[in-house]
Amino acid sequence: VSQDTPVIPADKKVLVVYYSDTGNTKAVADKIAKETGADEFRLELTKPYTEEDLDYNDDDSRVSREHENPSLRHVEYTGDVANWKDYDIVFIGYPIWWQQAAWTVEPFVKDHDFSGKTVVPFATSAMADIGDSGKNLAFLAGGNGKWLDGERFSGKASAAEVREWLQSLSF
Ligand SMILES: Cc1cc2nc3c(=O)[nH]c(=O)nc-3n(C[C@H](O)[C@H](O)[C@H](O)COP(=O)(O)O)c2cc1C
Repeated sequence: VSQDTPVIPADKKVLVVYYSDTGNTKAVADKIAKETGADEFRLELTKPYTEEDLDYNDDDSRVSREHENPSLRHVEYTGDVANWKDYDIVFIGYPIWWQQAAWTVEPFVKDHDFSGKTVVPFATSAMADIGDSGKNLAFLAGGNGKWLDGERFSGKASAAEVREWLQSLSF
């Protein structure tokens, strides 16, 4: 497919929402936004995870304890998407944590009405596939919205790889 083939119908308004600690998901989100002309919203937390917090090799780190005990998760994001209702297509991106979407995206998914929108999950991981992470978020969204099968990328995914994926989607 030619590089000039538009990946999104011209009349659709596109948003990329993502969460990223170490920049991998951000790198893919930026490529999606560039290819599609989307607006971006980065989920930032009131209590961000430090490098130490994210040490999953340490059973006592914040992320390990919260993984073990979901009641310890107190995730609050700052700000919000302006004009949410205007978007037709929403990409939602996250790192894979323990084979699932980082739980840091869950409050955003619960808080927003995806009715009438096409939703496209994407993830980055060290090696895990996207698995059922997108389906689980669709469930959290109360089944609202048309959730496409998602895609997993490495943090080093090229623009060409991202473009090829985008061109394979039907909105
Ligand atoms: C708490 C935690 C759990 C993770 N669990 C997995 C996993 O189960 N499988 C995997 O392939 N990668 C796992 N990773 C690696 C991340 O998915 C990967 O580094 C991701 O690209 C990070 O995205 P970010 O740079 O946008 O934060 C984990 C990373 C963290 C911090």
